[in-house]
Amino acid sequence: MINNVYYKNIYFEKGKCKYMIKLSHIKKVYDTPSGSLQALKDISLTVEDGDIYGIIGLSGAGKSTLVRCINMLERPTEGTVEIDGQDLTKMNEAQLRSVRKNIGMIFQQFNLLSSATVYENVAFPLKLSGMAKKDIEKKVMPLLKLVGLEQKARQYPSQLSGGQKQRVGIARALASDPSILLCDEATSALDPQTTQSILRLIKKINEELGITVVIITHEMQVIKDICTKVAVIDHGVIAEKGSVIEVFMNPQQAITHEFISVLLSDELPSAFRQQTVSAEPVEDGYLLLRLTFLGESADEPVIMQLIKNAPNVDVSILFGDLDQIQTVPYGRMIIGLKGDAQKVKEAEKWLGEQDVKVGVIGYVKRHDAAVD
Ligand SMILES: Nc1ncnc2c1ncn2[C@@H]1O[C@H](COP(=O)(O)OP(=O)(O)OP(=O)(O)O)[C@@H](O)[C@H]1O
Repeated sequence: MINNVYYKNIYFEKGKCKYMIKLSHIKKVYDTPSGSLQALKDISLTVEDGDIYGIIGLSGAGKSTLVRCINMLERPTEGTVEIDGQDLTKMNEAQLRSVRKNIGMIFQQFNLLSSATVYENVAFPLKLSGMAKKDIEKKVMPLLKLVGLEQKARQYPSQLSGGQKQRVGIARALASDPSILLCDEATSALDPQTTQSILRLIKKINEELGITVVIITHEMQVIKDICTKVAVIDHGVIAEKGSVIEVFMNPQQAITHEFISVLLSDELPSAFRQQTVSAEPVEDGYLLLRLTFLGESADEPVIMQLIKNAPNVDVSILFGDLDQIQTVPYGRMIIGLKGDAQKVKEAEKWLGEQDVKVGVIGYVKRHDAAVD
């Protein structure tokens, strides 16, 4: 396999460290003409070996500053950055240059040399490090093969599509055998289909080469598609972090809800929209519940069982959708329960005992004049 020959890890022996990247109490203050600006305020997070760690936030939240602190392109004002147990904040520039070989980075705008061919772009960091020409060739061609560009070696960036340019960026980032790949909005300039193909490539690199990946993005779709863990950053602080599945199933903060809701088109039928929602039963109204199923429970016939268990309650499915978080099935549904208030309560209780997450929207009266 290609990584046995060309991806020998020079800095890190697996199994020796419990973590790959550990940021502790990072603060970053920029001096600006209008005064000092605190871009990061006490950020702590740990990225473990093999993670694909997503950092999501709105524009200006501090994502780029944070990712640039990981490889010390930005020096934090306070706090420590440990990679494989080494504290980068204590290093001088020469030491940092050496450690940075262990950290590849790709960018939104690809940052390729326009006057160099694809081959020369990937060879560039190797040339700089003084590698012999024949060794460079041995390294560059397998990398181009890995990213699917071996036929484009002699072309220039201007002759490539956006996705192909990012593939060159990835091959170049991998040239120094990194253990870590930092991706700063790497798919933001790409269309959705190309984004998918680049994300698949990043996942392959993570899985086959064992490279730990940190992805900075403002798109929850990217997090959902490939990340194992996520941190939501807001105004320079981490609002929420955890496994992607946990955060999707149980978002705690309003900003996380907002990011997730962009992906979820779980709108109520028009008959229920703009109706007053009450916490207490309303006469002739429905109790609306939001159900979330994960993993195997997504396949289970919970609704059929509910109908059997609560024969006197009308069950209406108002919205349903089956998706995946990476390979885990993830189902969402909005249902309306109508009937005797006590029976409806019992049906809700029964659902709460099943392998499904139940969120109560409230009691709503159907607006019969509406057309669905
Ligand atoms: N070199 C700098 N000098 C001064 N202020 C900066 C500098 N870099 C970033 N900032 C400020 O720090 C804050 C965080 O910026 P940063 O680029 O890290 O955010 P971001 O989440 O990556 O945003 P975007 O998605 O728009 O790139 C912003 O208010 C920005 O204006």
